Amino acid sequence: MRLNSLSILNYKNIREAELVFSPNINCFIGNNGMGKTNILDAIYFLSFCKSHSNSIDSQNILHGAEFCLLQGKYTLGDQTEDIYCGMKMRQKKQFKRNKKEYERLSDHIGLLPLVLVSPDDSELIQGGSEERRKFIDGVISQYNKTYLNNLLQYNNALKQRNALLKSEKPVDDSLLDIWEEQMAAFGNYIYEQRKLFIDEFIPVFQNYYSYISVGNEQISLSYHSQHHDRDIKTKMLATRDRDRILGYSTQGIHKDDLEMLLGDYPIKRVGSQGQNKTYLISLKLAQFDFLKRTHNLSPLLLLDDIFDKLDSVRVKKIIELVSGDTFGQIFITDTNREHLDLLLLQLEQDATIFTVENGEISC
Ligand SMILES: Nc1ncnc2c1ncn2[C@@H]1O[C@H](COP(=O)(O)OP(=O)(O)OP(=O)(O)O)[C@@H](O)[C@H]1O
Repeated sequence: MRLNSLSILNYKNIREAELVFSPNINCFIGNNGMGKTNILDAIYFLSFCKSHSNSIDSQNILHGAEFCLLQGKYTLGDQTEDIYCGMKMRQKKQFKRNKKEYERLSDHIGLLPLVLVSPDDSELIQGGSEERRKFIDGVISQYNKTYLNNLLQYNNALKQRNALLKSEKPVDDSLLDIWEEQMAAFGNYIYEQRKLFIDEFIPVFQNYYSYISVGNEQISLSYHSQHHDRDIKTKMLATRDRDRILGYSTQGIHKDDLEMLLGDYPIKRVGSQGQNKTYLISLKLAQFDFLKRTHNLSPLLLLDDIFDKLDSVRVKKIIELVSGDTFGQIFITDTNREHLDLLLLQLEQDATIFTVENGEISC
């Protein structure tokens, strides 16, 4: 898969850009706050129908402008795909594939697989369990549409059950039964898919970590779910009275978590900054491998400021990895040329270098 060109109008601090990309490596160099991440975010937007860093669409329009446009021209196998996104202040965003507007944005998710490695990823380790569920859901949803639909239906059932639990009027048990049935049915599917995914994901993730860290550290992942021991319907029934007092649902796949370990301890507590960073990069590269296998094509790989906090051995290992032929088209940002020059030295293919200054991009 390849992004051949990208047009940007009024997206964040980028007023106007017409970018033509190398099918191999594309580097964006510039000082802090110049707009490098914003370019990656525009590419991310075209895959996921939303910004990675700001979920409020209107805030992604250039300050003072009334609208923004993004347009990407892709090659997918032997097909070309023209993806358009338009956003106007106070209006619903419009997404089109080959000039035809999507009825539901969820129909677009998964068409253009993409993996972003970003400094914000640290929330995956440091943040609450929701971040880790989002990671798992994000990967599975990119290759399994049924999963995404089940997740949406599960979340709707959960919302309805929570509304009943919070209700000040007496609630008939039969109403709770209805939503619990749905939570159990959709939740079971989600649980099974998460389990399958994590079992396959762990060895790939461990391989990357051990390659980058030169094999000195033991790491692992462990899936925690209330579904492991008893069926969830029985659990929800057993905790109904407590849930009524609390006003929310304490059982279900919305409580799942992925424990991240370094040795026998949570990496969150014991990992150094470099170890955390290596862990995150390995998670994302494993995600890349997974998507590549399930889609039978190479997702776009976006690497935002990945070398910060890593020692020279790890930097060298990552450069070896990305300059090989495991990954397809890569977009990489950095504030200086030092790492990128090292990367370019190793590369056998051609690369395009863009300089970014106050939202202006030159090649
Ligand atoms: N809607 C918007 N309109 C105008 N400018 C915006 C908007 N949203 C964000 N910005 C600006 O974009 C800039 C940040 O750009 P970006 O995050 O791409 O920087 P960067 O080059 O990646 O920097 P760093 O090296 O520090 O990561 C900030 O100056 C921010 O104020």
